Amino acid sequence: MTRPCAADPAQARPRQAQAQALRNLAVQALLGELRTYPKPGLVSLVDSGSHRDMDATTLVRSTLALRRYFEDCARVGACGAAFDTLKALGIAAEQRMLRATHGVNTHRGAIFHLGLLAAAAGHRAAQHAAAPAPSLGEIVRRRWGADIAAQRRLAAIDGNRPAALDDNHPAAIHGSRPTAPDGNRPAAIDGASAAATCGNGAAPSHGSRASARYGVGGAQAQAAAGFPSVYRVALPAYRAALARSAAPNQARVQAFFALLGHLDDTNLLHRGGREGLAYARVQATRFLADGGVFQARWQRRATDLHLAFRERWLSPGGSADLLAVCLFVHAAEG
Ligand SMILES: CC(C)(COP(=O)(O)OP(=O)(O)OC[C@H]1O[C@@H](n2cnc3c(N)ncnc32)[C@H](O[C@H]2O[C@H](COP(=O)(O)OP(=O)(O)OP(=O)(O)O)[C@@H](O)[C@H]2O)[C@@H]1O)[C@@H](O)C(=O)NCCC(=O)NCCS
Ligand SMILES: Nc1ncnc2[nH]cnc12
Repeated sequence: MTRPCAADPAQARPRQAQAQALRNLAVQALLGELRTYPKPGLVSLVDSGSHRDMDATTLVRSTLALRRYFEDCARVGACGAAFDTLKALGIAAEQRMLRATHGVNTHRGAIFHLGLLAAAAGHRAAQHAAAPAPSLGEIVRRRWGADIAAQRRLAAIDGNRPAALDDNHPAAIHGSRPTAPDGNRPAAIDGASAAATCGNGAAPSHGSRASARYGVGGAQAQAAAGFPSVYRVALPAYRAALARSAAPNQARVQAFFALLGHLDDTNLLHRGGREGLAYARVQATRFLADGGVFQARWQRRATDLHLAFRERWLSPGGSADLLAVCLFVHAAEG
């Protein structure tokens, strides 16, 4: 059982140190994602990919503005925080991000994912110090999965009519809807029924619109299910590459391509529709099938793909966020 933090002052100092350590891991994960190159369509230290509104400086500013948020999540997670507490911190963090970036959405998905995982890590440190602990993703699923699913259902009730039911929508015209791959849609959440608002009256985000329109799970589905794409796809690719003595950037690129080949990335759907998502998946799958970062001239090939994504104005922001999640989980779980 979680003890109320106020009743346990002896724990205050170690918990603060723990929260600061987790904050640092979250910041390093975001900066590690930013440093990773080539990652098709995305911002890095080399260029801004398919973005006119942000560059590396914008992403660094955003990351620094989130430091306190990650620490707070870890701290309240150690005290058994409810989802509403995390959500309030998340909304405030989104506002800080927007102030730091002059209104550009740099890290909305990362705020959601890494906030939950920092809270899970805080909880794990407080509860499972000696025993074999569940994974951080499993803690997120068990503690907050139902609330995340409920938030998503609420959005469906509040929201606009899903565009997949709109007569003008391609899915209605062609009578088909893409199927989410295994692991990107938990049983508790039916992406197809999701509507395009946040459930709080806020304007629908690009991601939630795309989720509703194309019937895919998106960020909330990932989190509610305990991040299956990270545990089953990204982490194995990352760890296998490290074990084959890939350099850190090489291993991150391999994990990134594994995500790109698999994820229902709502940013790709928003920018490129179903064709954009399919194009990204096929290219990533071919890259990996040809040896990924272990093939000859892998950098040239990945850079060519980066340029091709730029030409098509595609930006896989969801894969970027989950790469950061992969780096965080790897560092925090050891
Ligand atoms: C509940 C929230 C998570 C809101 O989610 P939302 O309803 O917006 O929809 P999602 O598609 O689920 O995506 C949120 C962001 O997560 C990233 N993402 C996308 N696909 C996936 C996926 N399959 N799995 C995991 N994560 C995914 C993605 O974030 C990145 O892209 C962002 C850039 O996006 P955007 O500005 O829309 O796109 P651009 O192309 O750049 O725009 P233009 O240039 O064309 O104009 C960037 O931020 C990356 O992080 C998705 O965007 C959540 O917001 C939440 O709960 N927040 C906590 C606070 C809260 O509860 N608020 C109330 C909300 S209900
Ligand atoms: N490197 C990146 N480029 C574009 N959008 C992002 N969202 C999160 N990381 C990103």
